[in-house]
Amino acid sequence: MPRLVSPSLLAADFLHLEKEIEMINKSQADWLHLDIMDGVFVPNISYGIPVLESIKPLLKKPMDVHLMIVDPDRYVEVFRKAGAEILTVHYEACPHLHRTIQHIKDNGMKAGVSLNPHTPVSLLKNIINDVDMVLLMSVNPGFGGQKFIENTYNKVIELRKMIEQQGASTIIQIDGGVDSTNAKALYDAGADCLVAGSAVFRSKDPLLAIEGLKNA
Ligand SMILES: O=C(CO)[C@@H](O)[C@H](O)COP(=O)(O)O
Ligand SMILES: [Co+2]
Repeated sequence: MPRLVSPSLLAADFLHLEKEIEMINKSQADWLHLDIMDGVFVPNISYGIPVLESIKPLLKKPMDVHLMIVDPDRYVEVFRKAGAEILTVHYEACPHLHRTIQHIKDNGMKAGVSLNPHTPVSLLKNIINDVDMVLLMSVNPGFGGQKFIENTYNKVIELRKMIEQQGASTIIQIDGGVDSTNAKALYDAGADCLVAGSAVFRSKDPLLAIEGLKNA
């Protein structure tokens, strides 16, 4: 199983974004996680298209874009043009999830589906083979720096079982409150990719923090 790390830019120093991107390029990070929040689906507004467009020419790693917005279908082409390689939408925001996933794939991106902490993994059983990645939220979406929800381990184990039973190749990503204290247990439970904001960008040595998560 791959062990991927996707640092979340939400916790970065926005006054010195160029330096932060150079750090990511030098690091063992596999992707860069970009949190797009609309103030409607989640009670916070983050950053948007101009930030992604500014980063894209500098960044040497794939853009892993996490859409926390209502009606994400309207923005699939926009995020492809802004440089997204992986585009994740929320289950709770997509009444026609199968269509949305096809829409993302038709635009040449990997399609991810995210579940809020209260949304059961079992709801994905009829669509798991179509999904490139499932993002399990391990905090309530909207903010960085929150406490990891322990029930996430049960969800990882259940999802891993579903993926194996159906012979799918879906990647499991965990997002929220991930740090050096829970990274190994998450990989052991069956996670493939860890997102970490505060644990990377607020650390004294972000390069070492990324290395630590990668080799947990
Ligand atoms: O999607 C989100 C929050 O909604 C995340 O990607 C956070 O940005 C992770 O931040 P930390 O919990 O790692 O500080
Ligand atoms: Co995120």
